[in-house]
Amino acid sequence: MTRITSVSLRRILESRGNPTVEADVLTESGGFGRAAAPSGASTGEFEAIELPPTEAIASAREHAIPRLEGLFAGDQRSVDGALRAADGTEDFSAIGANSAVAISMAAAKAAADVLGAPLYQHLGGAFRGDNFPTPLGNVIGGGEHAKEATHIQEFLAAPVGAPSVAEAVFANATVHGTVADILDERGVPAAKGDEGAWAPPISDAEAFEVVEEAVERVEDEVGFEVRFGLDVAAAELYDADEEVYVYGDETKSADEQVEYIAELVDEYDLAYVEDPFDENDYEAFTALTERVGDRTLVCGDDLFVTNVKRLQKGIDMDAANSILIKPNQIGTLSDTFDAVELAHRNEMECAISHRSGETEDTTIAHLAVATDAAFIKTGSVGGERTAKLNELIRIADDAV
Ligand SMILES: C=C(OP(=O)(O)O)C(=O)O
Ligand SMILES: [Mg+2]
Repeated sequence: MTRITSVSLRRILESRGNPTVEADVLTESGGFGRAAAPSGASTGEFEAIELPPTEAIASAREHAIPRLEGLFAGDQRSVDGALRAADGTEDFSAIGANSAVAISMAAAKAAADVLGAPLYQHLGGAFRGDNFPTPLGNVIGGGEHAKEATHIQEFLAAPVGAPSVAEAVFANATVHGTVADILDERGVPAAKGDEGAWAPPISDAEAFEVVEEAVERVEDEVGFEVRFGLDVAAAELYDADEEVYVYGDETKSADEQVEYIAELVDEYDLAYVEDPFDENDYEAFTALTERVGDRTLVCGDDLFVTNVKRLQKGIDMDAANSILIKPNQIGTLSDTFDAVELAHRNEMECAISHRSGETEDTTIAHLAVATDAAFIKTGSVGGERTAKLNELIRIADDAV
């Protein structure tokens, strides 16, 4: 039986050294699931609320856990419905999206454990298919993830021609290493940012040169197509009072930003552009998608925050052709699956994503396979990133 007998919550460390929430779910028959909430730095204005972990844990213990005991762990909709009922708000501001997502994911893992099935199979079903996501690997980063580095938050290797998950994962790590070589050749010192990407003190223009060269070298080495993409995280660059994007001493209006990004797509043959505009500017997303949506993925992260209402508005406006999916932006696996399903029904691609503050939790690797997502964004090196990438390799090994 998969009835939940206990849920325990604790504070553990995430990769930036801050506390986050971990949940353990136990079932009657001994099924066990453990999951931890990640934590963002460049968070979207419309995300579900992450409470300070001590507060989130105390509130979930008081309001949510009594409702969860006795439910079937495998009945994810009931578990997530109980979390929503316990919270009583739209944005999980009562028990915290961090408590909610940790419990939701831990319940799924406990159910998989009872079934003796891997999580991706429990969530995706027996007829899931045999597609695997392409990993987007952060190789140079700045913005909110590293001071004194690029304005654009993430330069992402995209090994779109890789014949297997493992080759794609290794290609991204090789791009990361090659970027280090090129920076070294240029005499540029480089520390690492929050997600393990290099955070060199160079301009965005120089970062484009470096990543382009790295991708070309690696493409020659591996013999399949490797492109790159961006997470501009433009909401962090946007000055709402002046209505401009601020790149150091330079500013760009929304129209100029559309022009700039469209030019970058063509100049660098970008495979992917995430959050090129502020999260309130659906119109600019629509303008860019109309211009370059036939040759690149225009992806909404802070724009959609894994929220079906915001996604539906984007669909109605043709604002993007892909969505970033982060379970902790919305708080439960059920809500996460709803967003993926809505996107897929509307022929949008999904990229399942980590947060900049991560743990060794590997749930998103399973989620990406279970949902048949085209992409997974989870860094390219670093323990909390390789935990997911290595799990993806294991899943691919297991599934064939
Ligand atoms: C992973 C990201 O960063 P954060 O977790 O800081 O929001 C992102 O913006 O896509
Ligand atoms: Mg983003």
